[in-house]
Amino acid sequence: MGGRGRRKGYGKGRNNKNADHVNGERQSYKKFEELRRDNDSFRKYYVAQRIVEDDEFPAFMEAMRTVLPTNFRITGSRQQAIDIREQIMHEFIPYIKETSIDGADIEPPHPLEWYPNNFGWQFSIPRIALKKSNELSKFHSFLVTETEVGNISRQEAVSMVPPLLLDVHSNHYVLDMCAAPGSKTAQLLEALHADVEEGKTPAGFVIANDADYKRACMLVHQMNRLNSPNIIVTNHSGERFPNIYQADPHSGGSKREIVQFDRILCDVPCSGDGTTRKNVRIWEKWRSDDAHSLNPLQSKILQRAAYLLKTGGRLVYSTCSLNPIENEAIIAHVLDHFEGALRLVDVSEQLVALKRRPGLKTWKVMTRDGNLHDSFETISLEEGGRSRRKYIPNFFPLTAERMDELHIERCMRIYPHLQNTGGFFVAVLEKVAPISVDEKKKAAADAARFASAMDKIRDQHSDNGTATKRQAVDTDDTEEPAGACEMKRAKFSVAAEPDRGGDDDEEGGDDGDTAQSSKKMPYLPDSPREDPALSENPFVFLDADKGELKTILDYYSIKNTMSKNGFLSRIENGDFRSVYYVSDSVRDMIQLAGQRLRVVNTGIKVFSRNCVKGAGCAFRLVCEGVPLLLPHLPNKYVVDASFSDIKSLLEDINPLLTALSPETQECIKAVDPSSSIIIRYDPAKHLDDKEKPYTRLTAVLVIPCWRGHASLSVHMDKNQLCSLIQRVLGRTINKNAVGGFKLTNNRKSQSEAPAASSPATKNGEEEKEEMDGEQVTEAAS
Ligand SMILES: C[S@@+](CC[C@H](N)C(=O)[O-])C[C@H]1O[C@@H](n2cnc3c(N)ncnc32)[C@H](O)[C@@H]1O
Repeated sequence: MGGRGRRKGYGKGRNNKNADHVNGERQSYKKFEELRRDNDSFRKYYVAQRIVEDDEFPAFMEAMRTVLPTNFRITGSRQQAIDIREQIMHEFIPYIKETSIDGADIEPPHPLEWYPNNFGWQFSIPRIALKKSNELSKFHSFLVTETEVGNISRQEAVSMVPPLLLDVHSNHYVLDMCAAPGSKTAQLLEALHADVEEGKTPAGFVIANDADYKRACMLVHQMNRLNSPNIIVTNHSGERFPNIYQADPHSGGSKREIVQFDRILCDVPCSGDGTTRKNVRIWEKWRSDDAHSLNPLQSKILQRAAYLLKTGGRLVYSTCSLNPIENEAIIAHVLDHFEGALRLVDVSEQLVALKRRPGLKTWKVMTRDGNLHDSFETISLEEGGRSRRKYIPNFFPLTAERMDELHIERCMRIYPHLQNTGGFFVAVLEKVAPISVDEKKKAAADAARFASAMDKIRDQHSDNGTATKRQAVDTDDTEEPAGACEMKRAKFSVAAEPDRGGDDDEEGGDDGDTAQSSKKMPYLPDSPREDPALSENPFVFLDADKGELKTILDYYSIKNTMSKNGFLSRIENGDFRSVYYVSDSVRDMIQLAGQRLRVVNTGIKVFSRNCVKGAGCAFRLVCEGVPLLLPHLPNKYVVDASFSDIKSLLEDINPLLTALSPETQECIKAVDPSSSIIIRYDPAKHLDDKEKPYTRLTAVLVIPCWRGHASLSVHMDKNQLCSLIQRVLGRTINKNAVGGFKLTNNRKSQSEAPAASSPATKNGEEEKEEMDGEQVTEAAS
């Protein structure tokens, strides 16, 4: 596409009412390659901001136009993550080094030098090219499978920075204000679990919040991959995140204070103009007004976060925008507003290999007619007319002295040409004192200003319909999983702390930070909206000392090492199908919050009802819950097997017991037929095995199975099984092939084993009945 016709549409400010239409042609139908990767207004704006030196600007623009390389992160920090990293280094890198495309060598992936433990990676081949390449199909298939099971997260490099700088520890209460689709939440959860012994649950938790219900559902999908009982997914506008009260320990329980967080991430909705390398259409749609309409919301979210942060706590504010109006302007005015309660942290000694530039201390505001202004006062009434109302003093820098005092240079700007990444902005804040400005009047004035700013934004949105769409721009590669939004929001019927009535405004303790937070930041409940969860059955916490839960825990002899307070379920007609588990900290939080928190989901599924007649227990172990339960299960249910047994199990996911080694058979027979059982392989205990794993496996393998009368069936999700086969047997396998594979083997075992045919057939039926949608065998049938 030549630039002739299209240029007409660029930089036309308010006359260009619909950026989707240029020359009467709908731009959204333009092919990817045809899109012009430039924008005169963008160029003019950023040259004027002096975001880089003049002679560096061409390199910046050139990088902004090129397609991003493929980036990914190995998730977790445990042995399994190390195995995956070793597999990349010792298996895939040599293979890629040997590979060429059209006679040209390929530069293999390399670790991001600033990401700890070589868990962050960059591959110069763009994602689309990787997908299409026959030569690299093995590596692509590896990435896809490991991403599906949660061992790898496809995430833009710069998007990995904010969680690293948040410095999360296991005892922290963490709030991720704008969390969907959740790649940063995943990092926060990993950090929460990182310094906790395997099998133990951290004392802290992560609340992953998003204002958009459908996007919050994407977080549920992430959560299911991460297997943490320490997460709650909620659905609130960040700027109205509710106060949750707990007893104030200093008042002997007579007063309440607001629960505050040790760490808060505000990865706010933004115009996303740092993502042009991925979102090419930003070039044609870019307008400086996008930042103007987002600024008040971004500021409100950050202010709410500041209230909810503990004194001494840390907060990271980030955007994938380069616009100072969404970045330094927000930080400067919020710091100024809170008069010394917050400070910018100097992070120049952290992630030192990450190239960055300091925050801007001066910038200009562009009006719709393309003029640039240094101060609010210069937007004259004649020039702006009615539109002057659309510009607010908060878009502009504070005085030079104040910008110096606030150390705005400590903000971090990341540019694409520095290290082949997207563009990004990060500011790390610390709360050094309770927020103690006289907020009563200020909050009212703020609320009024905010309401009026939001009205203007709404007007603008109805004008052009662009900014709303862009709120969701983020830097990650995560895609919405099909059907994720079918996940329903949970309601809790837990007994909440006695409600003392009244508004949050009038409640709370009366000293320090918390009192101010509660009194001075009015809690504006989210406006009523259509509630997709109304038809859902409520979650209730189950009593471990009675009823069906007691029967389950007794059957599996769950040890007292496991806290029994965290089991919960959805009850329907007095009955339940699945049992979930949350950590004590999550349970406490949910109980404190009562109905205030719009919880979308929480916990890990640990037991699921089976329909097998004669089974010892009406509930089986669920795959995702096994790592959590494992340390608390007696040896009887955990059988240590040899590598050849593991191989038989993975090659034939429903082997006859007689196909396993006599020792393994013996241990399996200690458990009654028709029961869950776990097969474990610890490479460290089998160093002398003649038959070695294909790869240099070091992590303990844990395979949940169903013990039938004459056979054993793997109870794993198809993706997980593919990942395991890939890692343990070194075979790349299409997940649909797993089902076919199983079916063939089932038939074989039934027809070729006459002696066992009767029990095997019976067993086969039994298992078919028992397995639900998530199981491999159902996919086979
Ligand atoms: C930049 S994205 C967040 C990306 C996410 N942190 C990640 O790493 O995957 C911004 C998110 O903010 C959400 N959002 C928009 N307005 C919001 C608000 N008022 N409060 C909270 N979240 C909001 C959007 O739905 C979107 O999911």
